Amino acid sequence: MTTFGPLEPNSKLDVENLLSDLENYRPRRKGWTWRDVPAEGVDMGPFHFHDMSAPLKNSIGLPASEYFEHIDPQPKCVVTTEIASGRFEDDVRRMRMAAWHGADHLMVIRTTGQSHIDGLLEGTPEGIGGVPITRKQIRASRKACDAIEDEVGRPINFHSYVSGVAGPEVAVLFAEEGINGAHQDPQYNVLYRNVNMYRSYVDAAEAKKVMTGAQIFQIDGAHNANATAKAGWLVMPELMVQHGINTAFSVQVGMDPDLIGLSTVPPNSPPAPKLWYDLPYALALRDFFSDYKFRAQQNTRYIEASIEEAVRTHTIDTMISMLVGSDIQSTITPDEGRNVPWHYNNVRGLQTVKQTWAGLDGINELLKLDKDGPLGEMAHDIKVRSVVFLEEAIASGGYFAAVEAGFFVDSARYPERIGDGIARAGDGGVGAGTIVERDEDYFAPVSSHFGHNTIPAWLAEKGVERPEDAIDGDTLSHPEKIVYIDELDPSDSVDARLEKTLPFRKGGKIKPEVEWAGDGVVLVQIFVPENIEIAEVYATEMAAKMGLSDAEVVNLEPMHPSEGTFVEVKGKIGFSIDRDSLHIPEKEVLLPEDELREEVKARGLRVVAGTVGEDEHSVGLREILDIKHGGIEKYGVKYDYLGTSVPLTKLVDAAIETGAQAILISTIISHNDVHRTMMKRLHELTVEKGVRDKLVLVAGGTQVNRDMADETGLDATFGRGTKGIMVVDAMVKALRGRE
Ligand SMILES: Cc1ncc(COP(=O)(O)O)c(/C=N/CCC[C@H](N)C(=O)O)c1O
Repeated sequence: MTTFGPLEPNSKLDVENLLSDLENYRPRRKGWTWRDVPAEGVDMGPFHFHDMSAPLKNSIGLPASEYFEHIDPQPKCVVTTEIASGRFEDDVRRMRMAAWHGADHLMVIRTTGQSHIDGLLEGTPEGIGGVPITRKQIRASRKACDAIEDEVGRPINFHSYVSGVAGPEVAVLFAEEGINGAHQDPQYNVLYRNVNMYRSYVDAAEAKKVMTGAQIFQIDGAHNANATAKAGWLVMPELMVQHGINTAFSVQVGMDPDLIGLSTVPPNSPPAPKLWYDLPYALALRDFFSDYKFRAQQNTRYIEASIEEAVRTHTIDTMISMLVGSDIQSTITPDEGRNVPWHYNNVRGLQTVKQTWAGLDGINELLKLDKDGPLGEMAHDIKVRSVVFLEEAIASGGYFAAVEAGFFVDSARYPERIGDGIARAGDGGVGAGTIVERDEDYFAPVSSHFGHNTIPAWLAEKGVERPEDAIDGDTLSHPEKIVYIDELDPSDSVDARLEKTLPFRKGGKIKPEVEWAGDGVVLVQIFVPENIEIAEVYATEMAAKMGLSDAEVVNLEPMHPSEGTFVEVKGKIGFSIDRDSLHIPEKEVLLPEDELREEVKARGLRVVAGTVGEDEHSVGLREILDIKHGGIEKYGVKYDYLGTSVPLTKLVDAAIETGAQAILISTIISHNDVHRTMMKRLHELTVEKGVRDKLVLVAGGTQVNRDMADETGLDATFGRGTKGIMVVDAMVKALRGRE
């Protein structure tokens, strides 16, 4: 068996290496893994957390984690991200990024319409809106996940979808290849893919049996009703019924309740009073289905093109998940409302969950839901409506009759009815009339098979006890029996695609990307002081003039009907830059804060500071000095500030009088290079006064950069974005350098 990895954080995932010898790849385990959640909570940095799981070995924390010893608390629930750019070879890199940002459940959406393909796809053709789920794609992805889980230090659940006319075959493929989770809900076939209802349930029984054998965690499809109904928030009673139908059917087939996940979608979104719908629904669901697992979704129904709006809604969704308890928290990328998700938006979705979970950690220790008030009444109301809905469906002749009567996905709030439900004919849909009754003596030499499977007497006499023993085991117990088929179409294959993207992956050619190597897509955000119609046309024109091809406005938000519009326009750049042609400045590694503070104190570090020449700018220097925004005062440095337009001689004299060890000058004006002149003059002046070796000389300004120190004879020079700690670090290092 081939091994891939270990992955090195400073080396990119080598896709060609990943793809080698897939024929002999075997999944390292079968079945679902939950997070390791210490009962006593988790201590990280200066804090104690209540709702967290064990930390990762490698990860990237939230941007603000730098202020908190870089802690990266991990929610106690499994966290999902959905990835499927159409090219699995690019998705595996995004999976690695997602895992570093806290995902341990990677759902790969299938290519559009794969539900209608009545067999298994082979090879790795490029997908649309998702990837073609094939054996080769699964092996490459699972093999990548093996190495990625070792790199971050936590198991990863790899997930796909069992639906459509090839459902059972797909389930067997998943069981053979170690898929860890899958959507499986026959109602999805019936309502959204118009697969014949009887065929769908027969197939679902088989698929669920196979999934159970491989301990694949199941997610149902109730969320689709919310996404499909005209008023998603009105179909809550139906959502409960749909959960009930799939759950009861799964139990009938023999699924383990711990592997039955209800896909709880938050039905509403702002500007609606979201909590008055989502919270009672979430509570009602947990009351009715307490024996099962909950996979909390985030709202995907009311996401528009605004990334920020989606993030705010998903923050509320995550808070609700915490209030009522969720075993899995799925993330919906905030850009799902405007484009096929991009790399960094998967990460943004994950950050929303991590930030909310950390920010609201232990919320149930501090807040209690008042179930005696309207919340309890509304939850009860949803439960009553859902029971009546189910009773009426039964009274109408049962599930299939109810589907034919258009019971499902009717946008009204049951029992009101609009009549826009999705009706399906029992003898219609894809696969109608394709069910063949099994004979009494039906026998198939396979395991995990639903329904009667009679071992023939002549085999039983030979000691065959399990059907698969008749052939010395099937592919589920003997993976060496799996027939691995590589690419069928050399032109539409991963090798053909990798050839094209090689320059941008291994050739040192840099291009930005959002989903595929070298796709060159960039996003420009602008404010156009015109109304929305003019702004949209202007933005496309502007992008073209910037040299962006395929420019497309992806978001328009009016700031005022006539004063102006916020516009986001995406487009492609046509050039790449050689990595070797870039001059990468040495990264200044700052001394640890505590060490700086101790040394400043030990030296009694004192400075004089001022804006020099005819320059009245004071803000920048004050930011560097004052404690408020992390100025040098925060690290114990004492300073005498001489104000603005200070003569250099006055600064030098003041430093001598006060016994300061350093002079800090700010020089913003740069006409005729006056800033360079002032810096050089400061150095010369201290030399003339014979105090150069006693004083550290530092300059800063908007037109100043780090390289100017050598040129002007100063010890350190700083430009935009400088922080106080950087100046303290430079002074301490300069003083050390003189000992
Ligand atoms: C119950 C079920 N079966 C099959 C499929 C996939 O079916 P096809 O291969 O596209 O025909 C789906 C898809 N759901 C939408 C995306 C997942 C969503 N964003 C989620 O997080 O749950 C499904 O819900």
